Amino acid sequence: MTLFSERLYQSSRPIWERSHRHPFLTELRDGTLSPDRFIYYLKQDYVYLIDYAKLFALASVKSPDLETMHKFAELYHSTLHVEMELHRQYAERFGVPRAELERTKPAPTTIAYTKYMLDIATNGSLAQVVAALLPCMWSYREIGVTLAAIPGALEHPLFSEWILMYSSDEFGQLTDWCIDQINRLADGLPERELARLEEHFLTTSRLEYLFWDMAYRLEEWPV
Ligand SMILES: Cc1ncc(CO)c(N)n1
Repeated sequence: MTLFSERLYQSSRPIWERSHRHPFLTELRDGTLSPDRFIYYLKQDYVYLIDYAKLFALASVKSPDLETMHKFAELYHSTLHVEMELHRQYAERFGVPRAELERTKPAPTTIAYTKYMLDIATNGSLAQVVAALLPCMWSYREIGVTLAAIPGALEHPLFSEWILMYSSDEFGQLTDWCIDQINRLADGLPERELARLEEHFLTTSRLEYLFWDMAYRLEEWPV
């Protein structure tokens, strides 16, 4: 029997491939991404992560046992203290005050992405929450590991810390744990429910793509 995560991985491939080829990431890889676009991304990602962290808190509450509760609490903590610390340090380097980071007004795509996931986390099962939050971690690990393997990428004066974070063993292990969770939670579910999980995974994979695109376009409300 193939693992459910393998099914998710295969069905989202065309979307993830488009993200890998997006100019935001190819220019980040080549070191030519304009600082404007990176700062825009950092600010939107900061407010994105505030909501994303809440998914782990809600997943912790929905956990069936103490060990799972602990692990989601660890993910909650590391999002707030490790991942968001990276953003705070980058902001400092770019002269963006911490208060300004936190006050960032979410752009339309940020709202669509975070509120979609929070709706699932409020109303759905633990399996649904994990299916929705997984493309975020899993695609970033894939991007981080791919970029870290490119000669010179880790010497880049601006982007090396970003690549290091998402290619790190620590981030990779947390990602693997979440992949393992979706396989456990999907085990024995009827096809109707599996299809629903897959739909959430595909939707947030598309929202990941849109997030890169939003930052590249410096998205603003049109009116
Ligand atoms: C939009 C987005 N997706 C994934 C991650 C990785 O946690 C992130 N920081 N931001």
